[in-house]
Amino acid sequence: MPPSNRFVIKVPASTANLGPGFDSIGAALNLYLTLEVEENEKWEVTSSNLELKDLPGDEQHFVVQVALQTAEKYGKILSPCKVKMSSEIPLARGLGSSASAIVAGIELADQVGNLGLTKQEKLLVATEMEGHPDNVGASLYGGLVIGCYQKGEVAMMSFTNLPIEMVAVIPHEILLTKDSRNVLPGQFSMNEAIIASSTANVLVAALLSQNWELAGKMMERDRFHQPYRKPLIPIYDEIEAFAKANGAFGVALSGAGPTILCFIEKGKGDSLVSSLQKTFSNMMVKLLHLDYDGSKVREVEEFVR
Ligand SMILES: Nc1ncnc2c1ncn2[C@@H]1O[C@H](COP(=O)(O)OP(=O)(O)OP(=O)(O)O)[C@@H](O)[C@H]1O
Ligand SMILES: N[C@@H](CCO)C(=O)O
Repeated sequence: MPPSNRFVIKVPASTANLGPGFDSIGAALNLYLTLEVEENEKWEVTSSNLELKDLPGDEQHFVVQVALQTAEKYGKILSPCKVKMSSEIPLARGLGSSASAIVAGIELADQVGNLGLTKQEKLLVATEMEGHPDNVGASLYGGLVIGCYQKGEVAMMSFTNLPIEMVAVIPHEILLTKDSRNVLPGQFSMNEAIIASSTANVLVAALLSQNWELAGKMMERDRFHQPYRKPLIPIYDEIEAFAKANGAFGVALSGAGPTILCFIEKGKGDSLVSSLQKTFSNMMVKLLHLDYDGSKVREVEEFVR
């Protein structure tokens, strides 16, 4: 345990892919998973969130399992804690809930086990667990991230100060990532791979040079996953057309879906939220901003009663 034996871990949500940047591009969002942690005689996880309430309340909890595995990797055994968890990130909706849980578990292990991990080390552990760096990279570093996981290494860059807002259209139904990955092809021809990766390259160039119109066009032209996943989200095309007619420069499936993320220039999101909410009243519609801080750990004197 650190000098103060009570601390708070705060991890942002994320969106992944942004169209063609499959398993590579991510962005941190201002919805948070928060853990209040203190020493305890056994592992105990509680939550007042409806979605998190049914998860295990002991060391079988996913976040604790991640923490224990991380500590074990570095030859440490963690002393047990009481964890009070709250989350603004809806589960299994494409907003990186599992990645935020992985990052929270790694931060928990680092703090309780005094592992002294660097961000890059945390990124590698998180990527090995998640399989790709897009969501975990965004949750750890904040901002827009572009990463590549190859030969046991993660190469990633994070960018800040993008003057954009996002409007998330979140269906009530869950879609597990593993089910949404099952509909993807196992292989691409050389020609398809060239088209798909060149589309992603132009997306990156457009985002970084703030050419929003071109970025939106590339999002729509993704060949890696959206064409295969759209049948799972039949309302996708309707929402895309509506959002574009109401100011969005681009629309993409958020992560593995089913959330649809509409990208819009800074300051214009509020009016898109109200028009989307009026027309698609059976969905949750939320204005989101980029988080530029990534995961944070704060030591505190008093918070758990
Ligand atoms: N805070 C949490 N605590 C424990 N388990 C969690 C937590 N958040 C997510 N999970 C686990 O992750 C599962 C959802 O992961 P999944 O990868 O399917 O969706 P997602 O991460 O929300 O979406 P995406 O990966 O497309 O952004 C949940 O059903 C739950 O088992
Ligand atoms: N890149 C991942 C994000 C969800 O884990 C996917 O689209 O399946």
